Amino acid sequence: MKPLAITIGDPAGIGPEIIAKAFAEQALTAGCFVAGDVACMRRGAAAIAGGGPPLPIALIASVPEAAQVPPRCIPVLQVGAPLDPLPAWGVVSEAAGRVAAKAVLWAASAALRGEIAGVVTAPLHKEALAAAGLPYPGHTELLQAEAAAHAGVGLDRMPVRMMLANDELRTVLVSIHVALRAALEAVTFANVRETLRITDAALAAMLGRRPRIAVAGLNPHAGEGGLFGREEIEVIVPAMRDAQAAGLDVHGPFAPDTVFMRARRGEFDVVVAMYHDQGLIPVKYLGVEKGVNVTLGLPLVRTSPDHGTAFDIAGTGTADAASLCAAIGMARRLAGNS
Ligand SMILES: NC(=O)c1ccc[n+]([C@@H]2O[C@H](COP(=O)([O-])OP(=O)(O)OC[C@H]3O[C@@H](n4cnc5c(N)ncnc54)[C@H](O)[C@@H]3O)[C@@H](O)[C@H]2O)c1
Ligand SMILES: N[C@H](C(=O)O)[C@H](O)COP(=O)(O)O
Repeated sequence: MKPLAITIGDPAGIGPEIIAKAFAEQALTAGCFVAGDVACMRRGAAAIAGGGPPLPIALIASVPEAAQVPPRCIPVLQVGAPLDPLPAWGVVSEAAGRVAAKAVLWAASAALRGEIAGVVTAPLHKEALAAAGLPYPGHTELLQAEAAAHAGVGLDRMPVRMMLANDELRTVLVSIHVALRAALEAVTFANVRETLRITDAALAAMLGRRPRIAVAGLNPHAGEGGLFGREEIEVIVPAMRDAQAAGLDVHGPFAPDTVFMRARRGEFDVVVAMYHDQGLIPVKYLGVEKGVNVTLGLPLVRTSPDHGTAFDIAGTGTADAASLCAAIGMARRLAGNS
């Protein structure tokens, strides 16, 4: 079994401490290692130790060494030069953004070369990522670009989508990190159709059967027959018809304010949402400790917690590691390593 890499995320955020908490669960993290910065991980482990002895950190020089590290010891691969001084907790900085970015770039490359089973990304801060000069709004776009470059194709040939999922609800987004005005423009026949295709393929692989896909409308009450907008009639329904003609089990478009409730009670396996907050609010509202972010369409396994860097509590040792633990479990299942 190949190891899973957990990228450190923004070292000024809760990433290092939730990773350390996850490593306290030996069965879950067996075969995992951290890609990032040793001193930042030591500080994260100390933050959760409550004054007692922190989990020890083992510096590894290569991926296979992760397997030789004893249980309850955190294997860390130093990516790039050691960070010194360490960034202040809870502050956006270019240095912290660089550490986070380097870890993800390293892990993406290792996964694309087939050296690791997949990548679990601890949260990074998007302003810090930008300050470090990375031209991507988040992990999803960065990983898409790396995968496209590895395959020698343009971004249009490497379409990816964000899924957030917990035990009760799954949602996949038509557009991700764009301004709301741009998100409205992104509701096109091609984008909706491609989202349905990616959702169907990914969920069929996960469930072992064709998923029942519900589609959320864009407008209040899914346009109410054209009274409150015509995107459903002119764009969304034609894309759905095209997908249905290809055999996909697609339903809707439904009123966005009730479709998630219907999916949660079991009517559908997944809801395709027209933009970021339409889809993510229902999942996060059920609890950020439950959700997992999965990038669909990539030629590598990538999962992440559904919360961010939580700068307001970073370094306090109080952050809940459950979403990261769920992301590790999901990555194992997706990689076939469970
Ligand atoms: N996977 C990722 O890399 C990822 C995911 C979401 C947000 N982000 C980024 O994180 C940064 C901060 O985002 P935000 O402030 O909007 O959201 P956030 O999720 O960081 O924080 C929102 C609230 O939830 C709390 N919270 C979050 N995770 C928690 C945990 N594990 N345990 C206890 N409480 C927790 C925080 O303390 C805060 O009060 C932004 O730059 C955002 O883009 C990254
Ligand atoms: N949109 C995600 C969320 O709100 O949870 C988050 O920004 C993470 O995005 P990436 O996985 O692209 O970093």
